[in-house]
Amino acid sequence: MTSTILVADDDRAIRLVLSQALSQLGHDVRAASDAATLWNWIERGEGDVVITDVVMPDENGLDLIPRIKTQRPDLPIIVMSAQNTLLTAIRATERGAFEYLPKPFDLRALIGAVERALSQAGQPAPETGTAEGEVLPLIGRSPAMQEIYRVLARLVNTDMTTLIHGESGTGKELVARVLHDFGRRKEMPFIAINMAAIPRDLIESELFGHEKGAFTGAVSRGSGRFEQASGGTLFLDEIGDMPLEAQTRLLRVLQTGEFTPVGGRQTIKADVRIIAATHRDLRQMIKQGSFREDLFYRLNVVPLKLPPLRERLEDIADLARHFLHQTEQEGMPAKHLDTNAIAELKRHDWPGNVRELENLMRRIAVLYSETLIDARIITSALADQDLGVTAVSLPEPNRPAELLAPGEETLGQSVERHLRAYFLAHEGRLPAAGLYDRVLQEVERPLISLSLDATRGNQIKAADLLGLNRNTLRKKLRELDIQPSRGK
Ligand SMILES: Nc1ncnc2c1ncn2[C@@H]1O[C@H](COP(=O)(O)OP(=O)(O)OP(=O)(O)O)[C@@H](O)[C@H]1O
Repeated sequence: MTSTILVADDDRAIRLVLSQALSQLGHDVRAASDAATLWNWIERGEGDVVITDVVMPDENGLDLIPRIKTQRPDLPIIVMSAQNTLLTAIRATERGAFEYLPKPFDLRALIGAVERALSQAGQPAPETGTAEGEVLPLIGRSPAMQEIYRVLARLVNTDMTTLIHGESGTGKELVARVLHDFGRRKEMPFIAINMAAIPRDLIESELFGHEKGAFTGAVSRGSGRFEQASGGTLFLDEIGDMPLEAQTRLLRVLQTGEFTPVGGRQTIKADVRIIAATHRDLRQMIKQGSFREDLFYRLNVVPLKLPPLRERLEDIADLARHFLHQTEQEGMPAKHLDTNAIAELKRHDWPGNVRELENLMRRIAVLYSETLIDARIITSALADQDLGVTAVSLPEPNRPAELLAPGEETLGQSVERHLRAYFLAHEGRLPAAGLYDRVLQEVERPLISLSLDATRGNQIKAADLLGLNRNTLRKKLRELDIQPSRGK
């Protein structure tokens, strides 16, 4: 059966390409260069599918959607746009577009969308309605991010369990927040819990709560994150670090929709949307027996893979400007990046991903007085960062650390776990300035004091062990107020 496809785009080339491709498939194509013509056809009851651009000379295509929906609720609308932001994707979807395609689009993707639209025509789109903020929560227009926006726009108004995968600092938590803030649970709490930051034996009570007397120290009943997130979203960060017993319990909640507090008998209904995230290869962990396969499939209903920053270099300039602008809004003087600075940023490998870039821009805003940032400043700020990278930009947790502490964790991992919890406790705000020195002191104190213990208080031997000059060690002892006691 021949279907009629209505196309509206002020770009002649696009009208031509679409007309040719769709006519070849046997469709009848009518193409207009403005919204008014398209509207005329729709009012007259013509067309089986609409493909419309957003920015047209007479009207914004997004504003047309609600009118079309009122007049012809069953007519599927495919929106194409060069304004490739998350908000365009979300707005198109929330107003009832059948599909959103960022420009430039792959013709096959468009044809696929038309075919799906035709096969589903006549079925009303689900009711939607989300926030209309002007803020752009996610920055980046790379094809990889476009794909994320498309999936997010489809996901926001569902309760589907989502698993976000990506290296540290790629924006997993931010994406989880977007899903919450733009979804129908937005008025209810968003609760995040980081499995790597909580002692393993406390995870179950943190998640599900506990009854009084459930374990030593449980002096009263305590609510867990599932209860606190009720009606809202529960973000399970670093799900790969969840112990197997807790995984079994979580799986049961996902299967039954109910949970039982530790030491309790009564079940409680779990009304939460679950979003999980990990930087680990869960499939590999399944093979090794450290992650439950059945839980993986329950969580991985909709997978989202956030690309590392080095694979979307085209986003770096926008992100860097965005972070500089943020510091400006916090009262720092305005700064701009010149083209060489951007080129220099693109040369870096970004092991800490967007977080590393954010920290770099913040450091530049604070430490450099120049208004125009050039390549030299970038190089120097990146070099500073290499000296203190663990304090500000956290390394990938599974990167081999030099110092192996006995037990499961390397020293670097346990410090990182601690720092993560510390940052997490600030709930999106920044801790007080001077963090670098504070963190180093925290590490320095036990290092020096334990080295002195190991050498039975002998400062000469301790200095040798540490590889410090003896005077430097004495100075440190004074600064850190450590009392060396001989012959311990
Ligand atoms: N696309 C983006 N646009 C703007 N800011 C971003 C973007 N992606 C990440 N960020 C910022 O980068 C920082 C790190 O992001 P986030 O904490 O979400 O990463 P993550 O993947 O959860 O990291 P981790 O695995 O280490 O917990 C945050 O300050 C976040 O706001």
